[in-house]
Amino acid sequence: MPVPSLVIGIAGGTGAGKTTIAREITSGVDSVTLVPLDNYYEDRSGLPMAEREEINYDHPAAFDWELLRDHLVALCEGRVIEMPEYDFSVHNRTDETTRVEPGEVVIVEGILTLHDAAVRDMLDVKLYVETDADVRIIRRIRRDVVERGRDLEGVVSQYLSTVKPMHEQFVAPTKREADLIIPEGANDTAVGLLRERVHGVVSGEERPEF
Ligand SMILES: Nc1ncnc2c1ncn2[C@@H]1O[C@H](COP(=O)(O)OP(=O)(O)O)[C@@H](O)[C@H]1O
Ligand SMILES: Nc1ccn([C@@H]2O[C@H](COP(=O)(O)O)[C@@H](O)[C@H]2O)c(=O)n1
Repeated sequence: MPVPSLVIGIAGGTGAGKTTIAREITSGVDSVTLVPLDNYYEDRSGLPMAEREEINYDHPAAFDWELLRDHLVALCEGRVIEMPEYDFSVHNRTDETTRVEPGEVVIVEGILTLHDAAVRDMLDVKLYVETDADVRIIRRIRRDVVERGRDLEGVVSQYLSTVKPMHEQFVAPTKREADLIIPEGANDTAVGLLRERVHGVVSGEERPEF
């Protein structure tokens, strides 16, 4: 099993375009391992649905950092992991895990990717995607209603009560941990430069430090 040549972290607010950037900057790379932070929400099987609905999912305490750290160490050492799966419609992990092998490039992406110091230390490059809040909430409403089984009222009330304040308190401050801040999400110039760089490292022509 190969040891990854490059480990990238992508942080930024909900709907900023993190997943899109992860996909675009690695397009054409043979083996990419995506580690979505969303899969590392704590296991809430012990709680009834009504209590799971009340959890603040934008606070760092909502995540299983220990498992994420262990899995990143394993991938960086060239070992396989059993990644949890997350079901947003029930606010919980599923009973399934996915066997994930380390790729040439590993990408960790999620709102709080740059929050944890031990996780940051495992990243060769740290990106923060900066997109205006109005654009992000519009994207979020669309996505949560269409893909995550939510209704408009619920999305708006969650946004105002937890998503926005937690963004300001915990997500936005991690910008200062980033090596690069990408404005307006997947803009062509940033994606083009990053993509070139990723291909350079994977081909062995460039070092992993950006
Ligand atoms: N640069 C962009 N221009 C237009 N739409 C975008 C752009 N980046 C992302 N999107 C769309 O916005 C939504 C959220 O993007 P996504 O990458 O999933 O965000 P995140 O992972 O940060 O939550 C998706 O529907 C995606 O297609
Ligand atoms: N049960 C859950 C778990 C998480 N969320 C929201 O997901 C957002 C993070 O995912 P992105 O793809 O948007 O980065 C986060 O803002 C949580 O509020 C949720 O709604 N329900």
